[in-house]
Amino acid sequence: MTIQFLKMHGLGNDFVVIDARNRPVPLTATQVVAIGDRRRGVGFDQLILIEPPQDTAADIFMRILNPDGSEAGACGNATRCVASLVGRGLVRDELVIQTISGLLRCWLHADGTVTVDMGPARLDWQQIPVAEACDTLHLPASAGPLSDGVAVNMGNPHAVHFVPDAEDVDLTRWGPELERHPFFPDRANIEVASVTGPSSVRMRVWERGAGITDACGSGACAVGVAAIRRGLVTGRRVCVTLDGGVLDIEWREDGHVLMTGPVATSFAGTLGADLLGGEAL
Ligand SMILES: N[C@@H](CCC[C@H](N)C(=O)O)C(=O)O
Repeated sequence: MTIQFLKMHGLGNDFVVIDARNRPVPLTATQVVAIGDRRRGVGFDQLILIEPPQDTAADIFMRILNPDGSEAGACGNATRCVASLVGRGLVRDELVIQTISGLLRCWLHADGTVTVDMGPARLDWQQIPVAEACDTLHLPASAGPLSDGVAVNMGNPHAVHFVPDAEDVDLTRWGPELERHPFFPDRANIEVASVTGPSSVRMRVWERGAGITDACGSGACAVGVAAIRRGLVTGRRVCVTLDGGVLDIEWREDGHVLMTGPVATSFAGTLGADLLGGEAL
């Protein structure tokens, strides 16, 4: 059996998107890892399964899988891509996407960009989660030059580290060590960020289960929230520059985080039996 997919990306954060609304696609972790192989498979930062929603308030359910086969609770860039894809078939310009972390409201704009309400930033230590009670504005866990992080859960765990120059940090060296630090029982996405203006921040990311990526939407939300919590920017709106481009982040007074940015479709393809290990789906 073969599986049709679309390759999409948000700021170079790339996704294999499979529409499983009419036919279940029960991929094993081994198959996910094989599809994610950038030489022998397709390659992706996340594999996205669009499934029927369990919640009647939602238009679709979105499952998020990392290239190491693990499942994630949030993916901001993929949420924009999926909203734009599913939204093409609707007359309205607003839709609701269900994830394992909750319902996300999305708005499609005339210029092709999409805004997602990523839900409330969760800031208590149990919500991140971290291993022991602490002030999530000053984390005790460190690795090399990365210390004094700010933890934010955006449906997935993030640890943001403000540094003088985000370009200078060897993320390949320190990212994996902090991702798997015992202080983060569910592992964590690791961000480095430097303030570049009164309401702008440059960030780079080591994604849990994926490694360095060009962009991370939930990471940009976490960086925006962390910068506001630390008083490093003015107001509640932050322009976040990632390797792949710019996201507009707003942390509303009610705690919800809005993220706006572009989406793109690269190509359509078919996953064949060789790649899927000959397993029937
Ligand atoms: N690329 C994403 C985040 C994907 C999930 C992350 N790797 C995790 O395991 O939490 C985004 O745009 O938010």
